[in-house]
Amino acid sequence: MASKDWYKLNFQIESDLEEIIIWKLNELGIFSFSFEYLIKTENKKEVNIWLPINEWDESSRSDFEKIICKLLNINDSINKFFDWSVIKEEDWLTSWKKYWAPELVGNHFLILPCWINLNEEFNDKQIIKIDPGAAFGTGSHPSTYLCLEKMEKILLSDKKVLDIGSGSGILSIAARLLGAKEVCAIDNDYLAINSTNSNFQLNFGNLNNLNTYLGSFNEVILKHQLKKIDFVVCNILAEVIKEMIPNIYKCLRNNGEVIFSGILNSQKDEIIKILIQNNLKLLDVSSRKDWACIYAQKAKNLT
Ligand SMILES: C[S@@+](CC[C@H](N)C(=O)[O-])C[C@H]1O[C@@H](n2cnc3c(N)ncnc32)[C@H](O)[C@@H]1O
Repeated sequence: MASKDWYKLNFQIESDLEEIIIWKLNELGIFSFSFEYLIKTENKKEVNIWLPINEWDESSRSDFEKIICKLLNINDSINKFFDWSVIKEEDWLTSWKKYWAPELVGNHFLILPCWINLNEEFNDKQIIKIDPGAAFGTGSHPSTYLCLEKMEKILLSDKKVLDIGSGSGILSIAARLLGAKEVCAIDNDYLAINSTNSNFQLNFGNLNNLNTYLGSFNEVILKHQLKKIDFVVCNILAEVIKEMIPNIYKCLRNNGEVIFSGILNSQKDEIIKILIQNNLKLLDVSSRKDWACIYAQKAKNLT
């Protein structure tokens, strides 16, 4: 049987480089990581990244080190910079879990790691319980935060919602908490689809009103003829979003709305241009740290 043990990679960065590291990890499909302030040197942070041993042989680890060095502009002393250790499967969750804490998002949501009990002071919040597992979506990333912050201001009750790139299922859960009558969640990673289903079950005790689809959005939409969607949320990287816009337009009903996130501030103008070319009207743009979230609408009477 394949080993389920983990490598833990540790290195230090200047605090303002956190965003660029998150962006790169996100791009590489790596979601188990944490950042810790170093008390002694306040402008530095410690990065921890957990990688499954059976997927990371020596050459891929060396390639990964090179990518990080290039990103951080490090030329020498590579051996001193990276600290690799091995974490046994049974210690992995505890080693990772200690970095997770409940997190307030927007005015209404509290993201609660599933092993923590709810404190009474948060009884008035909409609780999203998450078991982070192996999928992206714990609420701490600015792109997810921006989606949740925007969603709580939109009327979702009785709406049909499509969550493209559902990851942990965090946005699908939020949609149902906000009253959506049907949630369709698509992800091209089977671990993410498992995670969407299990986190949905964790929150509601059932999978009612949720339909999950494993596959790439552009293929799923053709195969399953998903149409007349009231609201789409799509938190994926800009390069992937660009290819999805024409099909997102097709599956929205007239006046249907869409949130795009996972876009760096520097990429937003290009995305807005493509939206307009595809008859989607810009409603507003919000931003957090280096990330932008675009809210748009399929204009009335367009086919
Ligand atoms: C940034 S994560 C977002 C997770 C979660 N929705 C959130 O907001 O935190 C992006 C997700 O999109 C999925 N993904 C990437 N490309 C995709 C595609 N072409 N079709 C469907 N899912 C895709 C990835 O597997 C990943 O789970």
